[in-house]
Amino acid sequence: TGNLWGYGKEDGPSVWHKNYPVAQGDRQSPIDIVPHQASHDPSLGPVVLNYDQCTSIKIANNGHSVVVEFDDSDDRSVIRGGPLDNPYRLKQFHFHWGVKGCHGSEHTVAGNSYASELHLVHWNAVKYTTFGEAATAPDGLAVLGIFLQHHGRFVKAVFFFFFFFLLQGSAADFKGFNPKCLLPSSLHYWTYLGSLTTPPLHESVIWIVVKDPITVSEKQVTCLAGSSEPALGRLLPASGLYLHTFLTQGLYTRNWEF
Ligand SMILES: COc1ccc(C[C@@]2(O)NC(=S)NC2=O)c(OC)c1
Ligand SMILES: [Zn+2]
Repeated sequence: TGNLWGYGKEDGPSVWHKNYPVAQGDRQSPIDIVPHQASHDPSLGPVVLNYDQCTSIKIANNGHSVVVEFDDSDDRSVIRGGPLDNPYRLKQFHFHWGVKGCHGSEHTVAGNSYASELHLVHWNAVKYTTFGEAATAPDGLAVLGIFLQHHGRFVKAVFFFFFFFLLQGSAADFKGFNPKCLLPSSLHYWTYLGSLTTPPLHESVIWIVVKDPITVSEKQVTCLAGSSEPALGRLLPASGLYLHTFLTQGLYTRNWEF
């Protein structure tokens, strides 16, 4: 397929509309969220996540991001409430990060960006029979966006190390990872009707962007990096495991400080 699109000068967001005209649509994401211009909707209840029977399967690098895939053959892992009329099934999560500096998030808040942004992708299995069908329907997908705070240089290096050495198109086992540990304690959110943030840019996403970012402490990373040091040579096949450990240890202990 060649490089239909990318983030360079010749194939980046400013020219995506040439191959994907919907890029000039009226519900395109990401957006800049301006908190004091957001209107409060009292009819919106809390967002509820049931990830306990989490069903992660594998981690893969699809050339644009690192994706953790889930088994979405039933309603074991769903999101409900908030702006959603019924439960949406967890399909995958992936991260967005910038290649330079700590401004990799896609959404911005009052013009400010975060180091990276996690997208937990869910689909409306009540109304649609496949993810692909839901991905083209106006109420087909619900994506929970979580901001990740500025990483230190070291943290970022480890993130890159874990994420990027997964050679493109490769995949590693990544079972039993519960993404609930990737969430801040409060799920106060903004919500709006938007789109996929990369081609095909379908306008099929009910966005739920969580206000509070999560942070990663250098301490957590140091301990992990130290533990994986001797295993560096073996890291390739065990990548999923180490990333799993990294994400789980740091997150479960909740010693998020920065
Ligand atoms: C055909 O279905 C697709 C295609 C691409 C993505 C990925 C992405 O474009 N969408 C968001 S959200 N972030 C992204 O990078 C997708 O994710 C739900 C679904
Ligand atoms: Zn995304």
